[in-house]
Amino acid sequence: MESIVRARFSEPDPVITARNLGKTYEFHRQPQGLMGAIRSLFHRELTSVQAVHGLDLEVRRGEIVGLLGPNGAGKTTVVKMLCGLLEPTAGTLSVCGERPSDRSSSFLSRISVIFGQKAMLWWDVSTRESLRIHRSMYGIPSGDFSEAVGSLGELLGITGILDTPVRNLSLGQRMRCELALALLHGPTLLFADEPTIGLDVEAKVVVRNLFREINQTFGTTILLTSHDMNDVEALCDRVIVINAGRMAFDGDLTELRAHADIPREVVLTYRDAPRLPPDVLWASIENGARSVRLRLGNEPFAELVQTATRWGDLLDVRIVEAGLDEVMAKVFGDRGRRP
Ligand SMILES: Nc1ncnc2c1ncn2[C@@H]1O[C@H](COP(=O)(O)OP(=O)(O)OP(=O)(O)O)[C@@H](O)[C@H]1O
Repeated sequence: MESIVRARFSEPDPVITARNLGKTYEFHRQPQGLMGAIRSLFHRELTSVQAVHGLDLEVRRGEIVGLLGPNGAGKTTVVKMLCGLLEPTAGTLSVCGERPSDRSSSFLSRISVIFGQKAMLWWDVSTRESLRIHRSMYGIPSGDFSEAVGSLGELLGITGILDTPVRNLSLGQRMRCELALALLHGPTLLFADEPTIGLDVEAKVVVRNLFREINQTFGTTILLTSHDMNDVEALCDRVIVINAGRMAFDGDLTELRAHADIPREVVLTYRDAPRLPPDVLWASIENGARSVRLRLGNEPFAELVQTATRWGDLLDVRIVEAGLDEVMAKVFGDRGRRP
């Protein structure tokens, strides 16, 4: 893998640059009823959907970026343009220094895509066989291939299952083998689309840790699309939120929380039940009567703690951030839904 890792650091930075990116789909509307079908033989109605509008984005080398948005926001369309599967209808796009839609062999050898919902491994053969087929597709020399299979086998913990037919693997094992296939040719940029979908909680944690390790070990840039906010929270340094085809937010999770403007809460734990003054407007009592949960207002935090010490023997103060699911629900609201 040595040569692959070295090559990665020669990638342009930013790895992805999009300016005013747009995609409009055009298609013929399916007419309703028999008369409609007959009419469509003579006249077909062309309809268009503007899936992505004026999107500017940059992803820097080695980042893990989450691409988020509600259903129909345009995430898949963006990813397909970045991989070169779809040609943009507006704007300019550079990925790994190339125009993705040219699908040059040097471009294809530097990217990879992993889908949680779609297997890339051949179902009836072993992972090792799928890796061999990939090896010939990418023209990987035999020495590099053996070295890569050895290191990926160890990193992903799949050495013992490389010769098992894929159909006999559990979903969690299959995902690890899918990762080996996606990484075999040493991509510098990995697109991961819902990589933990359908996995149990334990397997999700394993897959998340593997993504983190791949990023740290090989410096691979990762663009993650996921509806699982735990994936995003565990992995992403930065999130890009698109809504109805437009950029809605670009920043880190702390900024996203601030953008959602959901009041933070504080949990105060006392040795015994505290004596709350009647003017405490919002408090929920937890843990018997020893913990009090308050919504943080605009008052300085130090002042609140000082006041809280007067209510009883204060043992602990803990700030509670809103969950990312709650944040996203607030950011999207109904505005996120397409008509
Ligand atoms: N091939 C297509 N032809 C016509 N319209 C399409 C096509 N693919 C997507 N669209 C439309 O483009 C818009 C964006 O779809 P896209 O699949 O990119 O969203 P998404 O954010 O990936 O959604 P989801 O989270 O549900 O997968 C939607 O209105 C969708 O109906």
